[in-house]
Amino acid sequence: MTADDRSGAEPGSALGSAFAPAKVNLALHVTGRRADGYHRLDSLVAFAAIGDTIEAIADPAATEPSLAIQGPFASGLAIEPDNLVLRAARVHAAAGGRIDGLALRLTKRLPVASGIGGGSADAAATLRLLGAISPLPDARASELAALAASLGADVPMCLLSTPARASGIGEILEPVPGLPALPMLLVNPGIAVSTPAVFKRLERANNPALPPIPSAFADSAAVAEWLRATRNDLEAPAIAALPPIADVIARVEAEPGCLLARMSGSGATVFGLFPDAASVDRAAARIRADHPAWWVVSTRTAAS
Ligand SMILES: C[C@](O)(CO)[C@H](O)COP(=O)(O)OP(=O)(O)OC[C@H]1O[C@@H](n2ccc(N)nc2=O)[C@H](O)[C@@H]1O
Ligand SMILES: Nc1ncnc2c1ncn2[C@@H]1O[C@H](COP(=O)(O)OP(=O)(O)OP(=O)(O)O)[C@@H](O)[C@H]1O
Repeated sequence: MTADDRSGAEPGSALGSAFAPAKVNLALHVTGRRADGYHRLDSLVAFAAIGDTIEAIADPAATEPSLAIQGPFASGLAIEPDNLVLRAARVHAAAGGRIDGLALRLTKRLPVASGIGGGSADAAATLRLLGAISPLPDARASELAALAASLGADVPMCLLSTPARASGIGEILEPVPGLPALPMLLVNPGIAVSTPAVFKRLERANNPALPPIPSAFADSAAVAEWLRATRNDLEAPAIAALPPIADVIARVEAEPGCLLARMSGSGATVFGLFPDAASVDRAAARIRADHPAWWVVSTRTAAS
């Protein structure tokens, strides 16, 4: 359906939907600090098969979109104008797109403020969805990446949602062609972490860049081997703020078959790489049994 025939849509009918996959920082080096306080990063990111969903529903009388939130983590978010879904809709409108005649529905499956970019993924998915329903004028479409960056440092990478090396403050993106699908365990102990608070605790901002990324990897073991020469520089400051993160990393690392366990983003979600889906499933079942309050997901990241 295009913008022009939307006014004839049956109220409540589906106009489209977009998936907002979780972002995983496989490696995250902090390489400097800009004068404005933002940090320079060098990060390898991949995107998981688990994520939020944004749906657009016809609401012919609406002059601007309303937002409804459902799903397992809906209670973690208030419906307020600064929700990243609504902020993204306003950005779409500011770039010349239409946002009247529809309501938005977010299914929140990713824990809030958890280092896997849930809010950024939602913003990027909203921009993709609205761009499909009501395309931006050609002259403005090229501004989309800059507009996305205005919503958050992680939004441009989430707009791409394919394996990438991110530099600058996260907005300079280079596709990484050789990354295989990675069987992955995601574990969050149910503690939200504030990204600025973690950056504030960082002791050293000028760390070395990532080593060169190979053009191909045989399998997840090869990826894990390369990752061992890299770090997440935000892990130590996040653990200083929230010591239980270290226990989660140790718990995932102790699972049979775990190739590498590390925190993503500014935490507190920890990912574990495994050789195959069966070993991720077994690890997930054991950790769930021991820690029923933790969020434990068996998933995989998409290949390049
Ligand atoms: C840590 C990462 O998740 C890695 O992918 C991102 O850099 C954070 O991305 P994000 O959550 O979209 O971040 P923003 O909402 O833009 O910024 C939140 C806060 O984090 C800090 N921040 C963020 C990104 C960056 N490159 N340097 C920073 O110092 C700043 O204090 C900023 O005010
Ligand atoms: N749709 C949304 N989903 C999640 N958080 C949102 C949303 N809209 C606004 N926010 C706010 O954004 C903040 C950060 O949320 P987000 O889930 O993107 O963080 P994160 O997972 O730590 O991301 P990152 O990996 O970028 O550090 C939260 O404190 C939340 O209140």
